[in-house]
Amino acid sequence: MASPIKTASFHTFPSAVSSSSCSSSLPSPSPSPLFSLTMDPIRSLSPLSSSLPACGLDPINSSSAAASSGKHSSVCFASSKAGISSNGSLGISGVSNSKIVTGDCGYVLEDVPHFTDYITHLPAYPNPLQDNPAYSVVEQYFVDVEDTVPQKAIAHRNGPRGIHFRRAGPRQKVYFQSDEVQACIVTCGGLCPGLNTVIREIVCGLYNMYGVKKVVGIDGGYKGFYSRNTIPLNPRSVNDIHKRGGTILGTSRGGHDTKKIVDSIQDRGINQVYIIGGDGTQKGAAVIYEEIRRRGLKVAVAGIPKTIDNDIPVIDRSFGFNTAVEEAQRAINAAHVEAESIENGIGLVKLMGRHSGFIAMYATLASRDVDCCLIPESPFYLEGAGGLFEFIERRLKENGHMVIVVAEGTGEDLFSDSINSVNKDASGNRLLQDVGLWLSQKIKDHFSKKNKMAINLKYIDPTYMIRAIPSNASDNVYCTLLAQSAVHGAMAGYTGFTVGLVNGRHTYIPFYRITEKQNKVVITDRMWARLLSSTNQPSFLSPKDVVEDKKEESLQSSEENNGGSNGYFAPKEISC
Ligand SMILES: Nc1ncnc2c1ncn2[C@@H]1O[C@H](COP(=O)(O)OP(=O)(O)O)[C@@H](O)[C@H]1O
Ligand SMILES: O=P(O)(O)OC[C@H]1O[C@](O)(COP(=O)(O)O)[C@@H](O)[C@@H]1O
Ligand SMILES: [Mg+2]
Repeated sequence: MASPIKTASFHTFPSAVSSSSCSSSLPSPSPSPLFSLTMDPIRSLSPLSSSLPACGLDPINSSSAAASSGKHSSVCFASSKAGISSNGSLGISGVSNSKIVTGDCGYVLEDVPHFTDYITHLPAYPNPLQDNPAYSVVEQYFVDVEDTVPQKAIAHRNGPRGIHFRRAGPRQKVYFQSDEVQACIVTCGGLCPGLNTVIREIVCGLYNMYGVKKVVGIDGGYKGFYSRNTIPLNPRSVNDIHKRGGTILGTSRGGHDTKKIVDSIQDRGINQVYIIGGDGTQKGAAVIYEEIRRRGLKVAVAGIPKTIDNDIPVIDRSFGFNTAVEEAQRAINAAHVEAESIENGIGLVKLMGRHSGFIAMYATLASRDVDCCLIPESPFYLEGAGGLFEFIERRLKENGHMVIVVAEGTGEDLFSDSINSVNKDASGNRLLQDVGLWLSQKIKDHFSKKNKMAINLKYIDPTYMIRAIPSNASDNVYCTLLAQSAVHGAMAGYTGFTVGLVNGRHTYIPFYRITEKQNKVVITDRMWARLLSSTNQPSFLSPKDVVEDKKEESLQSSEENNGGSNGYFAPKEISC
């Protein structure tokens, strides 16, 4: 058994981090009649529900955390899966819940699950970091359990405090002893710069911060759990992998068989699962967590969101995105050089972005050489007044050349044959036609058929070259912090969470929050307006398109204010 817990000094961070109460002075802890625990009907029917802790901000000290605030606060468990199963020896309830904690002034915490939600009498240990020389000089060793991060950085004077997420970082208590941990790491979905850095830092974080020696990689994505041998990982074997693109573990699409995966986790004695992947992978991680919880296992499931498309919501940006935008500059530069060297030269560059045009938008803004950026979120048309052909003709007459950037999922409504296409990849993602080739041909046909002007079009498709490179310096740092956050969270007994940067702070986000929708460019937002004013391209929008986009945007923002589609709390009257 480890040594007694040292006392850590806590500081409050007034910036982007808040605690659950409006008041910063904490009255002396006493059972507060103002604190209430709300349970959903399914859960309250459970014969085991009485064994569940009243879950406030601190899963370890739940009731005292809420009581000590001295303010009205309530916790709502909202069941996301009906049905109860139990394992008598551990005293487990197998129902997964979203944990919504409400506080004063419209404060909402969308909390992440913790082992203590479904396993009773679980021992906790002092965090070994307290004896780590690297941390001994840190004034605040551990994250205050009441620290949470607001989803929205902008606040109105009388508005609700809104949705918050739990702040990531090391906790005073951990729920694993170092020699008990058997961790595994898996990478799934498409490649993305930074995958190897995340793998490296999970391994090194576990070894160096927590003294964990048993870490393995799963070979080739989800299916590797049940069809391949594991790959042993240690700081020496991962030492320089961050300098390479791709993933040393391999990846795949499809092959997610929840039962087989969890059987394999159980058979191998794995108790920490680190899952690196995009929206599909995180959905897979959510069901793995559900099954683990249903079986009552003390196995932490932590997601690290990966997407070069930046299509995961809530988080500020995904790792690898920054690198992708930077690398895209090389292709745009080449397109520009080619285009300006020849009469009526057009450089057309296709960038990734299945449903979200973030890479195209940011690469365009960064470059300043782009005359027109086309993304899936912004409908456009080719022919007639205000159309793309008219704009190309005008720009060529003005400048003698132009550069067009198109995101891969753009203009799908214009491809007549792909609308009926049902071709899908192994994960069920619809396979897209090559918009770059299609658009090149359309432009060439238009200018040759009508004998308008001779154009010289060069099409560049750098998509796989962009995502196969190692991450840049900024993404490397970001990957390191994401990996360390995941390790701290799992060691602290949190599970069913994804790590992510929210308003510049590292947080733990419940799976449902990042899988419920995709992050998309909002074309009625200022960022898209900035792009339009930078390129001086037409918006290609009809008034009807603008109305529809605004409707969607206001629906999104009202969902967010009400706790998302899984939210159970709509703060209407704000009184502090
Ligand atoms: N809804 C889902 N439920 C369970 N697993 C899923 C789901 N969607 C995708 N997956 C699994 O996640 C993995 C990666 O998904 P994919 O969509 O290819 O990439 P990404 O995670 O990058 O979006 C695949 O192994 C796939 O089977
Ligand atoms: O050819 P692949 O490997 O299926 O990947 C293509 C897809 O991968 C992406 O880069 C990223 O997609 P995921 O995040 O789903 O992995 C998409 O932009 C692109 O459509
Ligand atoms: Mg995806």
